Formats: sequence, structure tokens, C-alpha cells
Amino acid sequence: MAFPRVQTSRGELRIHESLDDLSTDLVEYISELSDASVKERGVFTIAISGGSLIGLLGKLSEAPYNKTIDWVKWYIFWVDERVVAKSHSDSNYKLAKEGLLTKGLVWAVVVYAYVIVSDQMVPVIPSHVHSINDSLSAEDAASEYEFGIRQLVKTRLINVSDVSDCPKFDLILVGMGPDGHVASLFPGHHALGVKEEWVTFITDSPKPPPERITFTMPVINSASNVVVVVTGGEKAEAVHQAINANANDDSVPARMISPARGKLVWFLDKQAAVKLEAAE
Ligand SMILES: O=C1O[C@H](COP(=O)(O)O)[C@@H](O)[C@H](O)[C@H]1O
Repeated sequence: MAFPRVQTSRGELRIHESLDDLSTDLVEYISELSDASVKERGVFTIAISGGSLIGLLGKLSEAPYNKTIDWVKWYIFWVDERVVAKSHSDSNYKLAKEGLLTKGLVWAVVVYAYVIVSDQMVPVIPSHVHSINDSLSAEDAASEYEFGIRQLVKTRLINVSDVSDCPKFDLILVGMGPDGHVASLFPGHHALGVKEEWVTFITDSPKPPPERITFTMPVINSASNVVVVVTGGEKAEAVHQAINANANDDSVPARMISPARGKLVWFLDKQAAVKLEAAE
């Protein structure tokens, strides 16, 4: 099924009637990006966020995608992470593990008296899953995470931007809060202006938990593809500010997303899009 797309100066808009339609379109888009990247580079480097977005990715672990996507070529990173134990309910890693990587799965298959218990629904190679070290402070976790990414940029597993020294992820997937925050880059927060680092940390997040690490805006804007997923009427004003407004201040972080050489696509539901002006 083809869903409507509208091209604007702020990227492509895909506005959906229902969450189910949005999710269907989103996972198909990710699958197409994965195919293209694996064909061109042999790998797919994807950085995901937390929040409501993860629930919309669940179809990736179902047919046909659990079989058709070249999962072993996926390298997964987090755009932002809360500095809590990986077993904590606030952990973005835990959310993705349960909502995507092991969705619906605590299963056992009995085959000829052998019991095979799998911990994973999609066959992503565990060493390709790059999450933070949850035993460190926010500052140390951020710098260790950045160091790990730097090693992978050196070997070009992660591409490098042609306009900055930043990593060029094949896809960066973010949600947006009602205040317009993306990743853990909050309105007016100094982290939003960090340019020299790839990964920074905060200890005073206005949304709990307070300690987080986050990709900086230059890294988000260096990706080959950035997808912003926003649903719900309580985010409609922020969507309007992020897409229609012209001001270039830091009151709506999502407005600062503008990939230098990449493609930006907004996946919205009708409620989130309700305040958008007519497409330009
Ligand atoms: O705290 C966070 O919030 C944003 C938005 O979450 P949502 O539940 O309103 O969609 C999320 O994208 C980010 O990863 C997370 O750490």
C-alpha cells in the first residue's frame, strides 16, 4: 500500500490516519534503507532513540521483515540513553531489547528432545549491538561511547561525513517530546549547542531520569538519513514549531534537525500533524 508523501523545505512529510498505518510505512521505509545500505556498503548502521517510537518498530520483528531484512549486517547504536542499569525500566536499551530485538519472545522449541531457547527474535549479532556501559558515570559513559564510535569510524564501518568530521550513520531514528526535544537535547539546554563532541552527557534532564548521554546535533545532522517519528495531539504545537516556524533559536530542538547531505523524513499521525500549515 502506498502512503501519501509531501515534499517540503523541512523534509518529506508522511502523515498517517492511524498508528498502524504509520508503523507499516515506517518499517517498510527502514527495510528499504537497510537493503540499499547493505547493497552499497555491506552494512547498515542505525541509531535508535527510546520512547514511544520503539512500539512502532515492533513489526520489524514480524513476517516478512524478520526473514527478509539482512539482520546480520545491522549495527545498532543509541541516539540517546538514560544512565541507569540496563535492567531498569527507564533504560532505552531495555525498551528496544524487549520491543524489537526479543519482542514477544520467551519461547522454547522442542526438537527431537533438544530444547532450543532463543533470546532473540531478529538475528542481530550481539557484538553489533552498541549500548552504553551502564556501570559508569554519565560523563564517562558518554566519552567511552564516543570512543567506541570513533574506532568504528576509523575502520569505516561507520561512514564519515564529507562536510564535517562526524560519523555518518546510515539512519538516525528519533522521536520528539511535547517540548520539542529530540534525543536528550532539551530546549535551551547547553547540550544542544555542543559542537566539538559526538556524544555528550547531561545530569539535569528536565524529563526524568536526570542523567543521560546523547548524540550531539552535528552528529544527527551528519547522518545519511534522519527519520523523526511523532504521534499524538499533545505534540502538535511542537510539530508545527519544528516544521513551519522559521526562527533559528534553540527553543524547539527538533527544528534544528537539518541533515547537511542527508534526507529528512517526518512520520506523523493525524493528531500530531493537526496544526501544520498547508504543505509548501
Ligand atoms: O526521553 C526521551 O524522550 C524522547 C521522546 O519520547 P516519547 O515517548 O515522547 O516519544 C525519546 O525520543 C528519547 O529517546 C527519550 O530518551
